[in-house]
Amino acid sequence: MTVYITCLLTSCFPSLDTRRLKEVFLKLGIKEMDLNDGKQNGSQSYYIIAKYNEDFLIFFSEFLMPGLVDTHIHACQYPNAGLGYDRPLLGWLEEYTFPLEAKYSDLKFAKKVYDSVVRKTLDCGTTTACYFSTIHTNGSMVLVESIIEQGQRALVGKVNMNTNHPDYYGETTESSLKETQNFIDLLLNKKNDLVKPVITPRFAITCDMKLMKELASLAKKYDIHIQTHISENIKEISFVKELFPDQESYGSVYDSAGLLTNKTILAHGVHLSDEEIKLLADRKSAISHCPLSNSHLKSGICNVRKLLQNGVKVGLGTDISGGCSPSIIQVMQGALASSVHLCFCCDEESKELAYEGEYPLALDYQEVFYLATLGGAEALAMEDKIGNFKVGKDFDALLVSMKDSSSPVDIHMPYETKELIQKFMYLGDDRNIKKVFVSGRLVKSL
Ligand SMILES: O=c1[nH]c(=O)c2nc[nH]c2[nH]1
Repeated sequence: MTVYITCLLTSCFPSLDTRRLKEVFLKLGIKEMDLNDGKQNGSQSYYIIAKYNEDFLIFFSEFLMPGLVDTHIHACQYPNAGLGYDRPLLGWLEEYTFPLEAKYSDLKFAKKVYDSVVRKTLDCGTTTACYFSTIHTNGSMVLVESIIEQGQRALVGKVNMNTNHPDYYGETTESSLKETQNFIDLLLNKKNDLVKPVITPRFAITCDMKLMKELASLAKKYDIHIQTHISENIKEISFVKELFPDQESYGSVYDSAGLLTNKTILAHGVHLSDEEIKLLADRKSAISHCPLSNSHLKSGICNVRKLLQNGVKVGLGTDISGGCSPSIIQVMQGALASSVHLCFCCDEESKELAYEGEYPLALDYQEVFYLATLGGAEALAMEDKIGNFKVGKDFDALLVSMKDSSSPVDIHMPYETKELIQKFMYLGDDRNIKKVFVSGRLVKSL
């Protein structure tokens, strides 16, 4: 596969001049290149267009890679990250999550949390995030402002919930629809290319069919994304069956409402049936795989291999605060580990194969790298803009470095490109991310 790379390299390496860059590229075997003096807005940056057969440019123990994509994160739950893992999903929502989310009518509190979650995710290399906020329109706009100020690419959803909610935190159908329309108008009026609204029915337990259908119509009217949760936990699935006895499955509840589109992201999908997997593939809807959350809330292990083999789009999600970490690097490590664990606890055939030393359900580091970048972009239907360095896409990129003593990865000898990537994926953390670019703008520099 040939990949084209376009980058503003001199802002990463100010000491390198064009001649020196050409030498470096030739040493790397990159022959076809076009170094033009891209003096954009008077700046001294150079555009490098090079042909290379991988998704990376490597400079000794540093490399540039596409930005990380977090396909599922509850920005408002960040204060609870690392807390409350003594209850499974439904109890956890009641005891820890809803009381926290109710606080976001306080805009000062909202600003404090939202500024910090956007800063933290950018520091961890998340150039694109698909956020849930809360039911509050003004609070959701505070999140939008933080994202715009700090320069992240994002989808932002005001949460909808009109049934089975606590008295202190919920909406009527009318207010839910009115406020969602209001939120869409406010956000679209910002005319910001990087931040867009996403329709956000929380899940089938807290939204009735009428609300879900109306929300699907709004998504259609504005041609915008939809996000929700599906089949995360066994008790959740039973409750959905009780609430919608005429529907064949959890998936068909959303399908009947018109919520399954090629711009729909469904978090978890841990316990999907074969029919539901086929339905999602047919609708081109995506699953956000959140392995850390699935462990902490004891939900189960998602069979990502099965989803991919059946043509379902998959990206990775931190799922703060079901997941404890705001870092997609840590989620990559979780995805690698949980796919291996699945080999030993899935069906009899997988177990037998695992005991023989074969692990077809295990994801390798290249597959997980894909899920965190281009896979995430596909899950968000943004693959024409982000996910790799193909010419014509926006320059969302990370400069990963293993040079300094602060790096959790020590480099003792020359490693091949693939080895450096593996080192970063298995051992790395946000200290390895020296620079973050979103659409060519430098948004983190260490
Ligand atoms: O992990 C989750 N986090 C949530 O906030 C939530 N709401 C419904 N289902 C959910 N799952």
